[in-house]
Amino acid sequence: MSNQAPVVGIVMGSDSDWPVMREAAEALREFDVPFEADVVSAHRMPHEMISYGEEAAGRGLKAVIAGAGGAAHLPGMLASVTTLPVIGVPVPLKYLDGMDSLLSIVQMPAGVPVATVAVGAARNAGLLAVRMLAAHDPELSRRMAKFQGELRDQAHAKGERLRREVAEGGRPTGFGL
Ligand SMILES: Nc1c(C(=O)O)ncn1[C@@H]1O[C@H](COP(=O)(O)O)[C@@H](O)[C@H]1O
Repeated sequence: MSNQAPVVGIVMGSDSDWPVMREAAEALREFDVPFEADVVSAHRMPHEMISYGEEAAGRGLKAVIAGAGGAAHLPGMLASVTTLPVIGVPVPLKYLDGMDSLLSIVQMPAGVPVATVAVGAARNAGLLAVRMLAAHDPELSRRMAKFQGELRDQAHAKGERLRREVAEGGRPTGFGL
């Protein structure tokens, strides 16, 4: 990644979320999008969390990716103090498989949206942030289109393999069948 100023903020309630949240960082790296990553907790450091949200746009960030587990209030609270789009990542913990976090993040009151991705889907959060930036960046948009083309090619290749294995009378492998 370059030394450019970050345009996406990745924050999480605890460093224990990083094994999940690093996937968002990886996606941003793939598209050379400068980002920052930090621990910001609504529950444990509420004043710092408010400052982070209030200052984010002024510091040049264009989107915030916020991940948290359990009673995941961080994404919603950030969304309430910034005009930036906030993408919430429900982080699964030992109990409840992330359902607690998912519902805490997705069930926002009217007027305060958080774009919630699937449980543990930090990579999609990163890709969504890239799309937001690409809306105003033709070069990034071109690279996103190329990435989507690769996904399509991979899906075609999977279909070809499945059809071939079925035609040969074998039991298709690698498809969870
Ligand atoms: N959900 C929140 C918030 C918050 O929403 O402000 N702050 C921390 N946490 C979550 O607590 C979990 C356990 O944290 P520890 O591993 O530090 O005990 C983490 O998944 C974190 O995101």
